[in-house]
Amino acid sequence: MSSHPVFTVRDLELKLKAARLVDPAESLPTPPSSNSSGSASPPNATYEESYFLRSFDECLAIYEEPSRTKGESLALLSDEEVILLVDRGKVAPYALEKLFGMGELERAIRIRRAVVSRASNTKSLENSSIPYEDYDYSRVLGACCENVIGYVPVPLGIAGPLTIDGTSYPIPMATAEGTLVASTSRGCKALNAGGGVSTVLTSDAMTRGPAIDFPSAVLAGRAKVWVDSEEGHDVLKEAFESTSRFAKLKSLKSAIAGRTLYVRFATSTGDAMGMNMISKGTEKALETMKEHFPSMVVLALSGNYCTDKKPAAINWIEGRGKSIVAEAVVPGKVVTTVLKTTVEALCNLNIKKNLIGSAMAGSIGGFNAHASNILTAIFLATGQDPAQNVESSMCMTLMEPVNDGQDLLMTVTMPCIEVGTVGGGTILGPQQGVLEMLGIKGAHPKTPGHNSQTLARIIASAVMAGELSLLSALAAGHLIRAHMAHNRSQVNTPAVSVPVTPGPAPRP
Ligand SMILES: CC(C)(COP(=O)([O-])OP(=O)([O-])OC[C@H]1O[C@@H](n2cnc3c(N)ncnc32)[C@H](O)[C@@H]1OP(=O)([O-])[O-])[C@@H](O)C(=O)NCCC(=O)NCCSC(=O)C[C@@](C)(O)CC(=O)[O-]
Ligand SMILES: NC(=O)C1=CN([C@@H]2O[C@H](COP(=O)(O)OP(=O)(O)OC[C@H]3O[C@@H](n4cnc5c(N)ncnc54)[C@H](OP(=O)(O)O)[C@@H]3O)[C@@H](O)[C@H]2O)C=CC1
Repeated sequence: MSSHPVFTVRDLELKLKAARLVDPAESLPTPPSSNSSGSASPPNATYEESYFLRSFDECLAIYEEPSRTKGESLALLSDEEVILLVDRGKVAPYALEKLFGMGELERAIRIRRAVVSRASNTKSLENSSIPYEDYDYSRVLGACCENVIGYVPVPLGIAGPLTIDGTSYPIPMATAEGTLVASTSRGCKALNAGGGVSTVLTSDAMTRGPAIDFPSAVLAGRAKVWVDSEEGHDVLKEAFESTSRFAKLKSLKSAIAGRTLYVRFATSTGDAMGMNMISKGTEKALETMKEHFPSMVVLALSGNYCTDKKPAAINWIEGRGKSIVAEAVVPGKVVTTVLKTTVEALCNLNIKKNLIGSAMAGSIGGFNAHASNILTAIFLATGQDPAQNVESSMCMTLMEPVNDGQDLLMTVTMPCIEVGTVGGGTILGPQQGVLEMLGIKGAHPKTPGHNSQTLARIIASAVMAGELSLLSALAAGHLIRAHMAHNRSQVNTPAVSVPVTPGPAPRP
């Protein structure tokens, strides 16, 4: 039996409410016969004892017992007792998974949800519509996200299939924008009617561009000459490639601003999108370069000369990741029957909107209608880094009449599709399932890079389908009609949520 003073039920209820361990509006529920964590409740425990929290000092002593691992100690504490340790700063809330160990990941997340709920006056996450159960967190830990409280499901639709380079692919799209899948499907139908899409891969090179300071512009200039020389290239290449089985240095591009040198390392990265890989290789190459230029100072591994996750002309001009051109001919009859417009109207609109309109707006790489819509939906479905949609969506859509104006020749040129089929979010189960559906899960068994290149080809082709359908809807004046049908919910708008306010002061 515990030696703690025994409270009355009412005392205990007040104590727990004061400590925000139960909802102030609720009464104590019926006590369980034993605690689910196996702690604190002997078989013949009274009502009060079942709910009795050990004191902070007792919990700490259990937690810090040196003969046990932290995971073993935490298993002896109830959820509320762990929360007590978190509240008192003895356990970092973001470290719960690591401390609990692989077998208890869901418990760690359940406890974090309670901590987050109580630290802010938000509606309790414990009864929230944000799901957290039945998810494989072992793939998330140390790879995909920190401080996890659950996951946010996004609807996954299928457009197509679309015939790409002679193979028929379903087009997976994770999106909350109604009409997108319908529109892309219509585009696929029209493209298939003309025999499908052909693609060309013109380049495959991820880039990283560090910023390197020198004491003077003269010394920076000397280093630039060395980097641009055969000798410098060979030294940097050897160092770079020592860090990976798959990363191969393809080119170096250097530029100077004052006494700062920028070097853009361009690398093939096998089936990985490659940003971790190329950053690791670049760091090693710079270490070696410093042996030749001791006065250089690496200001940052990324000097924005890469350019990652930001709009930049260098990406549009030089390419980044996979550079793809996709091409198709759509018969005029299909333009009329499936797309409800004409070849002439489409070509005219494409020039006035995608080319002249974007030029008037001062666009860089935005010579398209909605490439980012299709690309981002496929990125989310296949576990890509969604922030890279910025440059990956750069696209020029071109249309011209062929066969005496009867048919439509269409191309999309996308120089920066940054995708992988290994690494990053591609290791998550559902995203892997989508890659598997496409036949490109993981590393290609014979030709590293083949799977990720196929994904880039699929994306460019699907973008073409989306471009074709939206431009047709705009030309025919059907845009808003479609969105009223597919993109305006009939479900009542939810009530205004309670604003987040600072939570109560930590418990004494
Ligand atoms: C990783 C840190 C924070 C470590 O940084 P650190 O200083 O070693 O961490 P620490 O152990 O001293 O902890 C300091 C605080 O960090 C937080 N913290 C620490 N660990 C965790 C954790 N596991 N989960 C949640 N929070 C954590 C936490 O707030 C903690 O305070 P505490 O609560 O302990 O008093 C640091 O090295 C960092 O911020 N690195 C930068 C990484 C980053 O921002 N990556 C973004 C992706 S890169 C990219 O996508 C774009 C790029 C790079 O290409 C763009 C470009 O071109 O520039
Ligand atoms: N660090 C940064 O600055 C940035 C990081 N990111 C993040 O980087 C992550 C992706 O990094 P990335 O480098 O793509 O992936 P990973 O860091 O997961 O690296 C890929 C790993 O897979 C191995 N591998 C096995 N088979 C293959 C194959 N066929 N082709 C390629 N690699 C293979 C590589 O081997 P080996 O060890 O031999 O190379 C490497 O260990 C994402 O989470 C992204 O969000 C995004 C932007 C910037």
